[in-house]
Amino acid sequence: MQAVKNMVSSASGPQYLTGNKPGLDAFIDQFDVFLFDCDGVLWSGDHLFPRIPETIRMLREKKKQLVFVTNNSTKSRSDYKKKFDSMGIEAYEDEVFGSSYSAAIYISRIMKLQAPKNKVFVLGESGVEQELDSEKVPHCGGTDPQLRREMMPEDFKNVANGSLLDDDVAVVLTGLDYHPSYLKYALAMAYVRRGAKFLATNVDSTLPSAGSLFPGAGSTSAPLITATGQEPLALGKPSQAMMDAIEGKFQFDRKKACMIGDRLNTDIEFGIKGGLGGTLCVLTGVSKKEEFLAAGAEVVPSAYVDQLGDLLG
Ligand SMILES: O=C(O)[C@H](O)[C@H](O)COP(=O)(O)O
Ligand SMILES: [Mg+2]
Repeated sequence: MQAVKNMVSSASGPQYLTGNKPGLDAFIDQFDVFLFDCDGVLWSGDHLFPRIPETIRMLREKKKQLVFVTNNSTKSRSDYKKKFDSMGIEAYEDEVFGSSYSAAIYISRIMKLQAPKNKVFVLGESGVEQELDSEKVPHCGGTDPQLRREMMPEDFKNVANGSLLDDDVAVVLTGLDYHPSYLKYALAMAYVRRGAKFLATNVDSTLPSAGSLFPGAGSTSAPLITATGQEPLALGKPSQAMMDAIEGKFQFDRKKACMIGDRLNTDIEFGIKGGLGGTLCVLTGVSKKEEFLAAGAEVVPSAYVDQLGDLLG
């Protein structure tokens, strides 16, 4: 990761807003648009944090534009709509912009691969496959049950002689994968060595869930990075390709927009690099306040709260 010195949102240091109603109202009133991270902000896995539906409703009543910007590629936009509904959060499929969608539109609208050499080998879950389908990008690997098995002696031969490989594969795309296997890594490595473009939905090292931390997308793609000696092009936060795509889709003034997140090196860096008017760090996920309150901290948000529900005052 490129080290950038002192990416600070505000000269006077981050404002602590929990319990400060006038400060909260003044902060919220500065912005017309809120970009919301999901894991570690709205929920931790299936655990919904306190007063989230009420907070979202409050912002909607203030006529704020809301966009849900998650790096979690295991779910598609329609999967997220179902999760929002199951948690009583008023949110719409069209407001979701995930890293799997970001990757799918990068491949279909930027790379513009020509058939037949336009297939993607996926190391990830169905969210990636669904978003590739939404952009009519052919794919293989991913949730294919045939790849969730032991590596057999003949597999080494068949990967090496190419009989197990698909000649139409032009891209290898990694995301958070709950079903990694040696066979999948072997196939992905063979494709990258044949010249396939190595992309990642995101490279977050950890996943906040059930109030704890688990291996993230970066951890499940790490074996391929080590094996190939290549770093993937990551299309999730803090990638500015994703910010440009979001601005293009939702049409907003960046100076009137605020990024809310729990992770400094994805969410807050994304907002600051994107030139947004503000960033808010929520302390219910990955990053701890000591990280950005420390002298010389690299990434510092404009403000922070203990939990998102504190925006209600
Ligand atoms: O490993 C991952 O993919 C990330 O931890 C997870 O996706 C984070 O999701 P977000 O906080 O961006 O919603
Ligand atoms: Mg998060």
